[in-house]
Amino acid sequence: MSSALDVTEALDIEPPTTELIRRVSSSLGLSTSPTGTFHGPPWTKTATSLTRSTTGGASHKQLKPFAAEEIKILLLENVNTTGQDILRSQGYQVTALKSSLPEDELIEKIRDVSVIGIRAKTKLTARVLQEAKNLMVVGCFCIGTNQVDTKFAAERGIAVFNSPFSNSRSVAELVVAEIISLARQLGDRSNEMHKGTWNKVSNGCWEIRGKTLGIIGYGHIGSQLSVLAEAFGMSVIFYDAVNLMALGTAKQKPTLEAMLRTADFVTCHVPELPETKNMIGRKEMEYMKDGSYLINASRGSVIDIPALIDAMRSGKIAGAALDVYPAEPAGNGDYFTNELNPWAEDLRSLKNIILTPHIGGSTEEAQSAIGIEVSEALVRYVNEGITLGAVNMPEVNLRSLTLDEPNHVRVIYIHRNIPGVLRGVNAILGDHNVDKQMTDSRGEVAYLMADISDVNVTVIKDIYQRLESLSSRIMTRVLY
Ligand SMILES: NC(=O)C1=CN([C@@H]2O[C@H](COP(=O)(O)OP(=O)(O)OC[C@H]3O[C@@H](n4cnc5c(N)ncnc54)[C@H](O)[C@@H]3O)[C@@H](O)[C@H]2O)C=CC1
Ligand SMILES: O=C(O)CCC(=O)C(=O)O
Repeated sequence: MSSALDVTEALDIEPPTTELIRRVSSSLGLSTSPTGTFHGPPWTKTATSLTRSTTGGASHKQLKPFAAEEIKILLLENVNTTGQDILRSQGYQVTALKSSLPEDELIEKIRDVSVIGIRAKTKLTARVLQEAKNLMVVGCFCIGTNQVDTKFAAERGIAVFNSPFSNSRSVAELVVAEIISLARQLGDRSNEMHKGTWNKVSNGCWEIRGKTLGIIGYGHIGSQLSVLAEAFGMSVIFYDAVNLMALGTAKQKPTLEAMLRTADFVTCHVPELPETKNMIGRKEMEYMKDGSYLINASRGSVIDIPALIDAMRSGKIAGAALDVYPAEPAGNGDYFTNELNPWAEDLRSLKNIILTPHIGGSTEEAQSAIGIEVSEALVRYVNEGITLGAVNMPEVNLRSLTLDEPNHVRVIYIHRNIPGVLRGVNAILGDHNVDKQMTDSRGEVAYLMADISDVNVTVIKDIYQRLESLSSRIMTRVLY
C-alpha cells in the first residue's frame, strides 16, 4: 500500500499531517492512481453484515482510507470486542481502554484521534470537542447521547452515531425483575440471609398480577416493558410528551399527575433533557399512591433523590430501584460514597431499595449487538461518508460506486446552512461530470455528497482546494 506521503506528493499538498490525510485521502481506497488496488469489501473480512446499496449486480467498490493505519481510534468504557474487531479489521489503529477518562486526560488523547467510541459516562463537552482537531466522528456505544454536545459537534463537522435500540430489551427485562423484587422485598430478604438471618414474612409483600404499572416515556424501552408487564397480568398506563399508539391494552394518560395518582409502580424511561430534570420531585412523589414503588433506569437527573429518601423514610414510597445517578464513577471500584453523591450513604441505609451500577444495558446480547451496530456505522461513515443513523447530521447516502467505475471520486462537503452555498459548490463541481449528488440540512449544518466521474489526481486536488476555500466550509473530504 502507498504511504500518506505518496499521496501528498502526488497531490502536491503540504505538509503531510494527519489532518490532511483525514480531509484529502480520508477516503479511501486511494492509491496514487484512482485505478489502483482495491481491497475486498469489509463484509468479506468480518462475520458481520455491513449494509450496502444495491448496485444493479455490479461489484461494490469499497471506498477505504488510503492509509488506513493512519486512522486512529480511541475506544473508552470497555466497548465490546465485536466492535473492536470490526474496526481493527479495517486496518485502523485502535486503542481500547476499559474505563472513561478524566477531562484533562481525555483532551490530551482526543487531539490525536479521528474517531472516538464512548458509552454513557464520557462527557464530550464543547471544551473537549474544541480540542479534537482531527476528530471526524463519535460513536456512542449506547442509546443515550446526552453525554455529547451533539450540536457543537455538528458545527465542527463531527458526526455522532449511537445504537438506538440494541439494549432496549435488556433494560425492559431488568425493570421487570425489579418490579417483582420490590413487590416481594427480595433484596432485603437476600441481604438478611447473607448475614445469617432467617426472616420469613408476608407483610407488605405482593403479587404483581392485577397491579398497575405507570411508564413515563413510552419509547423503545417503555413500550417493550409495556408488553412484558401485561404478560404478567399487570395493567399498564403511560405518560409521554407525544401521543403514541398504545400496545396491547395499555392506556396513555393525559398528564403526569393523572398517571402518578393511579399507578402502583412508576418507572422512568425518558432521555436526559432540561424538561426531564427532577421530573419526579417532591410534588410528584406526593401525587403517587401511598405504598407505591418508584424505578429509574433512565438518567440520574430524572429523579430528585433527596426527595426520594424522605418519601421512603416516611413510608409514602414502599420501595425503589435505581440504576442511574447524577454522578457516576469513571470505572469500577468502591466509589458509591458521599464523595460521589452527597446522599449516597442515606440511600444505602434504606430498606427495600435496589441499587445497581448502571447495568440496564449490560448484557452479552446487548453489548455484542451494540458493538457491531455502532462500529459498522463508523466504518460506513469513515470509508464512504454515509450519515444514515447519525443523531446530529442530515441523513445522506448515495448508491455505492462499483468496480466498473474506477475513475470516480466521492466528494463530501459539510458546510454551514446559509443561502448561496450550492451556487458556489456547483461552480466548482459543475466543470465535471457529476453522476449523482445529494444534499440535505439539519439546523445550521448541511451535508453534500457527490460522485464525480473521469477524475485524475490533479482534478481531485483542485476540487478539494477550491471547496476548502469557500467561506461556508466546515469540513471537506474526498473519497475514492
Ligand atoms: N440504564 C441503562 O443502562 C439505560 C438507560 N437508557 C436511558 O433510557 C432512555 C430512554 O430510552 P429509549 O426508550 O430507548 O428512548 P426513546 O427515545 O425511544 O423513548 C423516550 C420517550 O420519552 C418521551 N419523552 C421525552 N421527553 C419527555 C418528557 N419531557 N415527558 C414525557 N415523555 C418524554 C419521548 O417522547 C419518547 O417516547 C435513554 O434516553 C437513556 O437515557 C437507555 C438504555 C440503557
Ligand atoms: O452501559 C452503557 O453503556 C450505557 C447504557 C445507557 O445508559 C444507554 O444506552 O443510554
